Amino acid sequence: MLARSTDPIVAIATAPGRGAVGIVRVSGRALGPLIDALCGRPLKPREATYLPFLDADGEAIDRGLALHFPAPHSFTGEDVLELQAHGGAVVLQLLLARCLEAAAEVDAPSGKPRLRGLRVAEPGEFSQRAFLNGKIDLAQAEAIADLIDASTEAAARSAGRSLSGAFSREVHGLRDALVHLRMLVEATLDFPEEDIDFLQKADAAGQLAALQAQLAAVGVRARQGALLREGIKVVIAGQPNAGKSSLLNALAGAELAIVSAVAGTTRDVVSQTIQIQGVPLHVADTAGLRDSSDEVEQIGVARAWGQIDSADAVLFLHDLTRTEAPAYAAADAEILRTLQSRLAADVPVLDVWNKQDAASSPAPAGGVALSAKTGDGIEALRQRLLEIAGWQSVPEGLYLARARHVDALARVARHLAQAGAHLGARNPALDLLAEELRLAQNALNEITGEFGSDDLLGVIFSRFCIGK
Ligand SMILES: Nc1nc2c(c(=O)[nH]1)N(C=O)[C@@H](CNc1ccc(C(=O)N[C@@H](CCC(=O)O)C(=O)O)cc1)CN2
Ligand SMILES: Nc1nc2c(ncn2[C@@H]2O[C@H](COP(=O)(O)OP(=O)(O)OP(=O)(O)O)[C@@H](O)[C@H]2O)c(=O)[nH]1
Repeated sequence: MLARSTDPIVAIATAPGRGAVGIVRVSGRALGPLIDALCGRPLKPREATYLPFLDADGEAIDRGLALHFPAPHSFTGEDVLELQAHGGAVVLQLLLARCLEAAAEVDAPSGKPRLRGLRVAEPGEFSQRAFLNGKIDLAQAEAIADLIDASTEAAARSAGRSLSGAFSREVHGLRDALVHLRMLVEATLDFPEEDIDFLQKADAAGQLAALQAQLAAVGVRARQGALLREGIKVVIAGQPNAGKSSLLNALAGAELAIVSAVAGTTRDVVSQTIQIQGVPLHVADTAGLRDSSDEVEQIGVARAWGQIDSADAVLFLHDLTRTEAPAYAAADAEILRTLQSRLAADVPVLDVWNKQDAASSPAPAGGVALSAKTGDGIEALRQRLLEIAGWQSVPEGLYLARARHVDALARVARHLAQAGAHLGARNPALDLLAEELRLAQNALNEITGEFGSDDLLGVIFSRFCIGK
């Protein structure tokens, strides 16, 4: 874990490799002396200045734009200095080294030690500072990473929405409603002379129901957002020669896996991430499942089962031209038994009947019939995969969420359900009700990274006249 610290930090902010422009970024307190040493003069706040970046001998390493964002009006909330130079790996390394050297000069006993120990930043440290200094909350900090990592347009757009605070605002809205409800309950607890009817009159149950509905709506969007970010893992399994590699290629629209009429061609796992309406599906083609005396094939089969064990969904592929052969059907039944015994109950297994083009008999009901060769039925399979992934398009636009958020929201829902049970009891145990609401708020606060339970008291005191 990244420890909290306030040392000045420096890093190359741009991607490694060649680029038109590259940026070295420094964050810390009181960067003035460092700026003097590097740029030879003070910089106007938030204004790009074209100047030479000086080495120790006063010679220019490069010419570029220098920018000073004085604290607190910067990305991190500290003083930030940016050197925007030419984007070569060596130039940027030289500038980085020069920053460290200049900081050491500023710190040297001969001069006044005004900038303590500039060091190279840990990954995520600039964003961590932005969070610690209250510039962004935890969900927004995560959105920065997600935006950078986004592999689809939909993921990038929804991460952008989270970064701008759309998700955090929803969470805050939930929190405000929850705080209001807690306030009612705690007041009833603190002032026993207040009738229990007080809760009823204030429609605590109605408020709770409204909160639960609001939470459910946020939950749906967060789950969709998490799906966009994380996708699901789909494993294609089946007997040799069923057409698993052909199916992967058809889904991916590229010749990734080797297709041949020789049964037992695929040995190693071939994985590819495909997108269906922006949802990433990590599809793995595996070795055909059968008993084999070939050592390499045995390893392949073991790997196939390994993949299946970690699947979110399994496509169980059958060769429709052979399903009527008793031995073939028996082997499929055997595979199905093993699948059922190994997979968790919530991992769907979809029957896919391949080689429809060459088959004389129709596919059994359920599942999807297709031809990996002609592409017939592939679109229907893609739609089924989206359903299996649980994708629902949400009209208002998504925010990118993470499994962590989805999990926290689910815990909030559980505590609210418990609270509802207490509230609905004939003689509500108010202390237990209050506790469930408190736990619900803690779970909610985990999302944005705030834990101030004192702010609840603040709200209570500000809204109730205690002296009365
Ligand atoms: N050159 C450059 N581009 C960049 C960044 C950067 O650090 N440097 N960013 C880094 O990730 C992102 C932009 N993030 C930023 C966030 C806040 C402030 C900032 O100056 N905030 C002040 C003033 C706000 C205002 O005027 O509205 C503040 O919060 O007080 C700057 C960049 C993307 N582009
Ligand atoms: N007619 C027809 N042939 C197909 C279809 N899909 C695959 N094949 C053929 O079936 C044979 C096996 O295909 P693969 O995709 O290599 O099968 P696999 O399941 O990956 O095979 P293993 O690697 O042995 O497990 C090849 O000759 C393919 O051309 C299809 O939809 N129709």
